[in-house]
Amino acid sequence: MDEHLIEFSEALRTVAKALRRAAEGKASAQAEAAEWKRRYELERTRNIQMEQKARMAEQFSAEKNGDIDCERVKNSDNQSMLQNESNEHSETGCMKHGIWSHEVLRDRESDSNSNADRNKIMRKASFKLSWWCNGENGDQHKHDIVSFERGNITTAERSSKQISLKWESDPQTVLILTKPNSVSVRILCVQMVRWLRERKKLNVYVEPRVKVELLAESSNFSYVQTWKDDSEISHLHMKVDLVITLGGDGTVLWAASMFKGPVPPIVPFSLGSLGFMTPFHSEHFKDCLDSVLRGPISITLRHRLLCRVVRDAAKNEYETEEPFLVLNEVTIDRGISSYLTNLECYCDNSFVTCVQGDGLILSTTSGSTAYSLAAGGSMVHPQVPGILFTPICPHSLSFRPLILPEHVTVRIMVPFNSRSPAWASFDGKDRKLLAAGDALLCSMAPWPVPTACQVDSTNDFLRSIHDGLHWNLRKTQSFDGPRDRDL
Ligand SMILES: NC(=O)c1ccc[n+]([C@@H]2O[C@H](COP(=O)([O-])OP(=O)(O)OC[C@H]3O[C@@H](n4cnc5c(N)ncnc54)[C@H](O)[C@@H]3O)[C@@H](O)[C@H]2O)c1
Ligand SMILES: Nc1ncnc2c1ncn2[C@@H]1O[C@H](COP(=O)(O)OP(=O)(O)OP(=O)(O)O)[C@@H](O)[C@H]1O
Repeated sequence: MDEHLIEFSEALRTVAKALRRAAEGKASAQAEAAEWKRRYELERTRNIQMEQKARMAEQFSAEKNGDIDCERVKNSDNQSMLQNESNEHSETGCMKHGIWSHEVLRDRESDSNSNADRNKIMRKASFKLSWWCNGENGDQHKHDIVSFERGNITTAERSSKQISLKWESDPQTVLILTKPNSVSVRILCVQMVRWLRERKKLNVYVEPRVKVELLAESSNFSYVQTWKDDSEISHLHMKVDLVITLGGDGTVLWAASMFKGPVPPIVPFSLGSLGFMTPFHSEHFKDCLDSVLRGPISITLRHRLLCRVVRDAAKNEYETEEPFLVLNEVTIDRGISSYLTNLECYCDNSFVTCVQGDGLILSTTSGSTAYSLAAGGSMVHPQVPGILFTPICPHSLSFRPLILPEHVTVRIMVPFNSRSPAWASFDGKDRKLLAAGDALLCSMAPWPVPTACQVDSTNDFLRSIHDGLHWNLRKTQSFDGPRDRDL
């Protein structure tokens, strides 16, 4: 009997070995196929880029030969011709996606300048700035931020300044979102709903759970509106003028996650422990809401990341599951696996690195004070547009976190030779398994989350890192002791 058992278990072991070998063979074949697919895509993108460049060069030379002599101007006839033509050109708003330096070589003060000076200016070579964009007007703002002055490039602004919101008509409808299972939140919610309805004559929406709580408090709350199923949530942004959150940062994340497209302005009241995104104090809620409803108010436009999972079986990168919008970060980690994660990272079509460690965080600048901070990433002002690339416990001595520009698409792929799958989670929720060959694409979303400021974006950000993290708190050095002049 024992002999048979031994024989049987050996046979099983042989079968298991054969199966493992077959799986390894398949994985390496898949890895090779993926590598060829990647090379093919790179080649294709390169070709498209070259075609685009050639088209732009053609367009440039056609316009140059047809209308405009943008070369150095040698005599006054040419000078006036250039002047007229550049005028025309500037008025039509330059070219589609660029600015020519000769537009500004047209010298407004040339009449008053001496010939020598003029020749000096005209000796500068002409050049063109251009950029790629998808939409016709997509990069319109770049005309405003990049300018020329006599062929010199100047930037007026590099990111959005403090944004102010002024109501053009009075807000009518408010949505209140509350942290569950908190007595203080429930008490405040009752007071706030009453005040908004009785004093401000506003329509009030709450979540179904909260409506039940309010009705348990008093049947007078029957005017409070809610929704029956999730499909109605997708229409909320068309009905709601203002969202109020009562809780901590998690409640702001929750509020943002309810809006898969545009988000109404959010007024976050602090009823949590930290509150990086919740600058309003609940004790003064009437004064705060009075001033918000009156406007104007300063807001922070918090950028979000659009994350899409592309399965290995997908035919192309547009065949994705429902995308996620994150306000803090998307994390790709090893989940319950005890192996190192192995993640191949690309930025647009450039290979960035291979993460070998516990995982990787792709964070917004609002999320820079959350998980990314704990993993060693920098704290970044929330109005700075960018994607933070922060490894989690990388097994390497030289893996520093990166901050990538806002226009890139980051692609994280689980290679076929990875020992284990990876897990993606979105603002700490909704875990998704990424098997070998699956990828996560992440880019800046077009719908930011506007949150009302207590003072302004910068003041609120600095206050939150001082109060929330005691950032750089140190006893001030005493006055007595050695000084430079004593040396
Ligand atoms: N090691 C870590 O620091 C760690 C681990 C897991 C998740 N998190 C963070 O928790 C977030 C989810 O928050 P939650 O409230 O739903 O979960 P939670 O209740 O577990 O709270 C996590 C903590 O993160 C803080 N936090 C959230 N967003 C922040 C931000 N933008 N800036 C500074 N602090 C912030 C919250 O105030 C809270 O104290 C995730 O998006 C992630 O950033 C952090
Ligand atoms: N309306 C809601 N419905 C369901 N879950 C919610 C809601 N609001 C918040 N949450 C969840 O409750 C958890 C705690 O919320 P929140 O962070 O606001 O409170 P907190 O933990 O007390 O505050 P802090 O994070 O400042 O310590 C979060 O994970 C959040 O996703």
